[in-house]
Amino acid sequence: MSNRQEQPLFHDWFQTRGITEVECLVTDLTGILKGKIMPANKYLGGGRPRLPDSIFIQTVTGGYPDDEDIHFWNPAERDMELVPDPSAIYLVPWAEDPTAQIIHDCHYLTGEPVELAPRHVLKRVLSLYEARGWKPVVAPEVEFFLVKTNTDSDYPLEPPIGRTGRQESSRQSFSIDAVNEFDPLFEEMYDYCEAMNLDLDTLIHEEGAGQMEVNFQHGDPLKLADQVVMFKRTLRETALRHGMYATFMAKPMAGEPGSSMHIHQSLVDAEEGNNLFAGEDDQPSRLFQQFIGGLQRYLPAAMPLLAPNVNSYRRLMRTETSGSAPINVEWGTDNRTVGLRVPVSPPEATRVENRLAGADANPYLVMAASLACGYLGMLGQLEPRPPMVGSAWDSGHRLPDDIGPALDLLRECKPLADILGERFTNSYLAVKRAEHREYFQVISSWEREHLLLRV
Ligand SMILES: NC(=O)CC[C@H](N)C(=O)O
Repeated sequence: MSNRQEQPLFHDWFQTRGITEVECLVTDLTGILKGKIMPANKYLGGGRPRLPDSIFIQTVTGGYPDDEDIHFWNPAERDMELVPDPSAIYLVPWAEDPTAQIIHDCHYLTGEPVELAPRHVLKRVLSLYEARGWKPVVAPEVEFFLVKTNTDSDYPLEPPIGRTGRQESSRQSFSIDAVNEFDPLFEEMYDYCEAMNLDLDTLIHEEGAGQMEVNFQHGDPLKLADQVVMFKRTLRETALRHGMYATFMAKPMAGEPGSSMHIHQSLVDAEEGNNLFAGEDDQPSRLFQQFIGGLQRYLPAAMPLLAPNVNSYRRLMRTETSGSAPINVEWGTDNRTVGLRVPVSPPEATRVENRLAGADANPYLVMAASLACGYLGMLGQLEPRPPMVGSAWDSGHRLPDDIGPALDLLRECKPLADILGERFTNSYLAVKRAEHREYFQVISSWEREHLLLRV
C-alpha cells in the first residue's frame, strides 16, 4: 500500500506534542493489544509496520489451535501491513517521553483487509447498515473491580485497601464516598482520559466490593469500541500506579457480582439523523421490534463473542451474588431482570440496552455481534416475543450456560457466520475450543477439596 494521505496530519499532530515514539496497536481476538513500537521519525518517514496474521489465531495464553481445528488455515503465516486510522490517535499520557498510540487496521500486502481482525469484523457489520442508509448509535457501560495486587494465581483476589485503610465489607452501590476511597486513582484516571479525549460520562460505585462502572457518551460504534479498548488500558495502568490491579474479568471473586459491558443501541437515519427506533404516538417503531426480534433469535448463538471465556459464564449463573446479570433474551421496559432492557426515555432516545456481555469481552466483537443480530432481525422482519412484565430470573428463554455449548450454537448458525465472515468465525471457534481444552487440563482446588479423599 503506497498511499499515505494521513502522513501530513500525523506530522502536525506529532510536532504539536513533541512526539518521539509511536505505539502501533492492533487488538487481537481476546482484546489484547499487539503491535510495534517505533521512533516517531521512522514512523513518519518509513514503510508501514508489519505483523504476521497468526496474531489472530492466538489463544489468550499465546498458543495456537490444533491442526484438526485449523485445517482451513494456510500454514504459511502471511504478513500484514498495519494501516493507521487517523481518527484513532491518542496520547500516551503516562509515558515519560511524549508518545502517541495509534489504532491500526490490518491489510495483506495485496491491499485486501484481513477478515480475522476484530476491528474489521465490526467495520464489516457497519457497512451493511451503511448500505441501507442506517447508522447505529451505541453507548457502552463498562464495569470493573479494583483489587489488591496478587502474584499467586492459586490465591483468590481481594478488595483493595482504600484511603481509610479499610477494605469494603458491605454492599455500597452508588455510594459517592466509597468511590472517593480511591480518589487519587480516579483523579489520575480522569486526567489521563481527558488527555486522550475519551468521552467518559459518569463513574459510579457498583454492587461489589471495589466494583465501579463508567458510562461512555453515545456515538459511533467503531469510535466507542476504540475508546473502550483505550479505557481498559488506561485504567489498568492507572491502578498499577496506585498499587492496585483493575480487572475486567467477568467474575473475579466468587462471593461478589460479576462485571458486565452493557451496550445501549439505537438506529438513526444516516442522512437526517432521526431515531428510526421511535415510532408514532410515542410507540417504538416496527424496525425497533424487529431489531429486538433479531436479538432474541440470534444472541444465544452469538454468546461466544459476548461471553468469550470460561470465566464469563460464572457471571451468568443464578446465585445469591449474581447481582443482576441476566441469563435470558427476554425484553421489557425498565426491567433489569431481562437481557434486553428498554429504558423509559423520550421518543428521540428510544433504544435497547443489551445487558448480556461481560466486561471481559472484546468490545469490537460485542458490538459487531449485537448489531449483526439486530440487523438479521430487521432484514427478516422478525417479531419479538411479548415483553416481560415482572421478574425474568427464573423464566424466559435461556442462554447457553458454558462456553462449550455456546460454541456449538455459533458453529451451527450460518446467518451469523455470513455476516461476521466465515473465515473469522471458523478461526474464532478454533481458538476458543483450544482455550477451553487448555483450561480443562488444569486441576482445580474444588477437585482437590472434594474428590481427593472421597472418590
Ligand atoms: N448495574 C447493573 O445492572 C449490574 C450488572 C451486573 N454487574 C452484571 O454483571 O450484569
